[in-house]
Amino acid sequence: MRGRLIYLMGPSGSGKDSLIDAARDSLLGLDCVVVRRVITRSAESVGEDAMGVTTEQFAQMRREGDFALCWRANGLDYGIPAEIDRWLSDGRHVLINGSRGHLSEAMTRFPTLLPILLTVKTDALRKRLERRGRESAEEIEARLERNALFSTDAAREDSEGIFQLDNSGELSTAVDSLLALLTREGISANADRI
Ligand SMILES: Nc1ncnc2c1ncn2[C@@H]1O[C@H](COP(=O)(O)OP(=O)(O)O)[C@@H](O)[C@H]1O
Ligand SMILES: O=P(O)(O)OC[C@H]1O[C@H](OP(=O)(O)OP(=O)(O)O)[C@H](O)[C@@H]1O
Repeated sequence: MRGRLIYLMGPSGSGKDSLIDAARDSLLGLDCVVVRRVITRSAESVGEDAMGVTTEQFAQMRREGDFALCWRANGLDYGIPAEIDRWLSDGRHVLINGSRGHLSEAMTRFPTLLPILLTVKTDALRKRLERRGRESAEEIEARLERNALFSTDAAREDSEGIFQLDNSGELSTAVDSLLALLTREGISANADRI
C-alpha cells in the first residue's frame, strides 16, 4: 500500500520545525520519514535539518528534476527532494514542512496528501520570530505581513478540509494533537513493510 504524504504548513515562526523535532521519534515509529528540505539559506542560519544551497545550485537541481515540489517564499527557494515518490510507493509515510501558498499545486501532484495547518495567535507569532532572532526586524515584518494575507476571511473560507492544530500553548500539546490526528487518519506503520 502507498504511504501518505503529510503536508504540515503554517506561518514562519509558528513552530513547525519545533513540532517536527519533538515528534520525530514518534513519527519514526509510524514509519514516517521526515523530509530534509533544500533551501537557499546559508547553512549556518538554516536552523532546521535542511540542506543549504546557493540560488544557482538550486536552479540546477530544479532543472535536473531533483525536486518533487518546490516553491519560492520569504525571498528563499525551498525544494522537496524527488526521493519522496519512491518512499511513498514503498509504503512509507512522508512528512514535509510545506507552504500554504503552494498547497494547491501540491494537492494536484499528490491528491491524497493530508493538509495540516499549524496556527498560533498573531502576538505570540511576533514574539516567537523575535525570540528566534534569525531574521532582521524587516524580514520579521515581511513574514507577519505574509501571514496576514493568509488570515483574511476569503483565505479562511478556502481552508475547508485542512486540519488545524494550535501551537499557541505548550509544544507538547501540539505534539499530542498531531499524533492523535495521524491516528484518527489511520496513519500507522504499514503492515506490508514489516
Ligand atoms: N509551543 C511553543 N511555545 C513557545 N515557543 C515555541 C513553541 N513552539 C515553537 N516555539 C519557538 O518559536 C520559534 C519559532 O519556531 P520554529 O519551530 O522555528 O518555527 P517554524 O519552523 O514554523 O518557522 C522558535 O524559537 C521556537 O523555539
Ligand atoms: O506559503 P507560506 O505558508 O507562508 O510558507 C512559506 C515558507 O515559509 C515556511 O518556511 P519556514 O517556516 O521554514 O520559514 P522560514 O524560512 O522563515 O523559516 C514554509 O515552510 C514555506 O517554506
